[in-house]
Amino acid sequence: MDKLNIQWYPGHMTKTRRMIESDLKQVDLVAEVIDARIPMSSRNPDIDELVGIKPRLIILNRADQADPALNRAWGRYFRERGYSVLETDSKSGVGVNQFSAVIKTALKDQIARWRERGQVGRPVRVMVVGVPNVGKSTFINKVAKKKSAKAQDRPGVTRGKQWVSVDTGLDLLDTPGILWPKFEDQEVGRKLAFTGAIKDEIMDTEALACALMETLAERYPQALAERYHLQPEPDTRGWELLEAAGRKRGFLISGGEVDTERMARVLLDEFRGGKLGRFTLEIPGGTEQNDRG
Ligand SMILES: Nc1nc2c(ncn2[C@@H]2O[C@H](COP(=O)(O)OP(=O)(O)OP(=O)(O)O)[C@@H](O)[C@H]2O)c(=O)[nH]1
Repeated sequence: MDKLNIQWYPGHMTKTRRMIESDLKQVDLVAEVIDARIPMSSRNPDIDELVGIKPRLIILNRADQADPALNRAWGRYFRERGYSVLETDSKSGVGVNQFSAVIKTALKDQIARWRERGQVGRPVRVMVVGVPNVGKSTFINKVAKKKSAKAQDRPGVTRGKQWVSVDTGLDLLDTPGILWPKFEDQEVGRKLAFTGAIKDEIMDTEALACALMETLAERYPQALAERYHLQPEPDTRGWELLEAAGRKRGFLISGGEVDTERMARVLLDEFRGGKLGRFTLEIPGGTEQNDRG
């Protein structure tokens, strides 16, 4: 796949970085929304350095689309590294109502210290960050809608920013920090593309679908068997699988050739739409080059 020309110019990154750095001074905790299907590839490579020592919450969003056993494994992985963790399905709202409680537990020592200093009732301030397409807006909307009351007129640093009281004692900075994923790594780019985080128009859909076929054949062969009646061997190429699936679906063009482009679009749609099942493409502590840490 050689068409991953995603545009996050250095200038754009610098601006975002500066904005987040300045907002950080105003918050007590940073909540980082990630895609549970690709927990490493959907993280910003510079986030740890950016956030520094601020307490962190990892929101494993799209948990409904990911492998349940691996959701638990990733939860353990992040907890062991000092993060608080919340599993959510922001679309339906499952897990979202735990947000406030999890944050208050994470900051309980801090809150106790505020109380000792007489700062009773000081709200906890939270900034939500994430790379595009992890479901950040859906998450924030779900959280904010629950007990949506615009906080008192206390503007953020930049025009347009607002503090939103989402719960008693919890304020959210409602302009989320939009981070950049690690585009220069082809493997990361491919996973972001599988999940739909990178627009298909800028990619070779068939090449992407072939790569997805190979990934599924390796990790989740039963899904290919159930959905497309394929029995991949260890060395079956993605292209052969795509062609075989297209033939089984009856996607033929003149001369009996398989319309692989159509099958490629169907595979990507069905994968993203959850028709093939729930998948997690990265394993915590795995040997994959992208499982940093
Ligand atoms: N199944 C499922 N779908 C979700 C979840 N969260 C978000 N979505 C869907 O994913 C799509 C993208 O969600 P957004 O909230 O726009 O993602 P975002 O991270 O804000 O993306 P940008 O606006 O590009 O930054 C929407 O169609 C949501 O309904 C989830 O937890 N589960």
